[in-house]
Amino acid sequence: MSILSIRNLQTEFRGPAGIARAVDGVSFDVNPGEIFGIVGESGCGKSATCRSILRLFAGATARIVGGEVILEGTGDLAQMRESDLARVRGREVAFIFQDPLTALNPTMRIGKQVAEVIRRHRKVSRTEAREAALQLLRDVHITSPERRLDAFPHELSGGLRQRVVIAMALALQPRLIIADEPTTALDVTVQDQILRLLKERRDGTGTSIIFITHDLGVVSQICDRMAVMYAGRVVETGSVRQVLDHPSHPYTRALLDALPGQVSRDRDLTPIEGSPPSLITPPSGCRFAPRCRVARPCCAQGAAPVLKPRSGVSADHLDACILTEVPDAIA
Ligand SMILES: Nc1ncnc2c1ncn2[C@@H]1O[C@H](COP(=O)(O)OP(=O)(O)OP(=O)(O)O)[C@@H](O)[C@H]1O
Repeated sequence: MSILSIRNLQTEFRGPAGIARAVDGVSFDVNPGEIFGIVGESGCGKSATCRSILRLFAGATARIVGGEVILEGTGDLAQMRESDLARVRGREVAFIFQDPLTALNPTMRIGKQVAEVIRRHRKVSRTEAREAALQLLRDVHITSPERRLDAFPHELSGGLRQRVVIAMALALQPRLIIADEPTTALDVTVQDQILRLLKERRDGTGTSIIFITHDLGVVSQICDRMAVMYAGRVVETGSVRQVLDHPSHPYTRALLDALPGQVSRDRDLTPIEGSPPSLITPPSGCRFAPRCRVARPCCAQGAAPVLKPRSGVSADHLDACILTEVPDAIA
């Protein structure tokens, strides 16, 4: 049974130019102990999807307008009252943001910030919370943790700050961690260390992780299953090996072809022409059709295609390409 089941989720942002349906009918499941990757170009709705899970929207411009976010044993988070959802945040589902500075209070010492997360949800003394904070800093392999407890965020490197944010996310032993591009702002060596830390945590405790990234190399390194998003919709999903070794949607293929080296060594590097469509007035039919090298006239007609298993291939490898049923349409 999956720990999180998202069904037909729809989220809108209201702005001066109109209403953008940033998440438009997204469905996927996250299984216990799995790292689930969400990939896609900038603006395709990865963050909006994950922020919708906990309704972490800045300002009142965003709202969920349809669908379900079922957290196993807890219920539909999309329908939950704000006061109940506040108890789920951190305790059952924790969020790690791309920039650790946005998650940390610049004026408060690290030890106090980590301890406060614990004290907000558990009845423990200040001394117990500080001890627990110290242990959490050790768990995320921060060297000289006693000294770091009294440091301010600006006194730490970007990598150490992200470790502190991860320590805060782990503080209440959540069942699910959502990590929104947690390594993008870090250099490659530190990025690797943070990925190993998250994986180690999953291996040790069985915590499920949703990992948002635009980097297919990172997905290949850390994730078990994945979803590829384009213009507010999931266009392909399956195990990482199924999707990366046998991509079926032309958008996934295009992402792989645009990737230098590591994931698709046997392909020539080809950038994806054009840019993603407006989510205020998305094109009809397949939203990728205007940029797709194999599109046919039928692709740009009717409703957006839904996810379906590729015939003859594994039942849990799904894509939303109209042409996968047309023989030899996708070479
Ligand atoms: N605060 C906002 N106000 C208005 N529209 C927004 C806002 N945040 C997101 N959107 C809309 O939602 C779309 C998806 O944004 P989202 O941040 O989810 O994309 P993303 O795939 O996570 O991109 P990135 O990799 O750049 O973070 C945007 O293209 C934009 O139309």
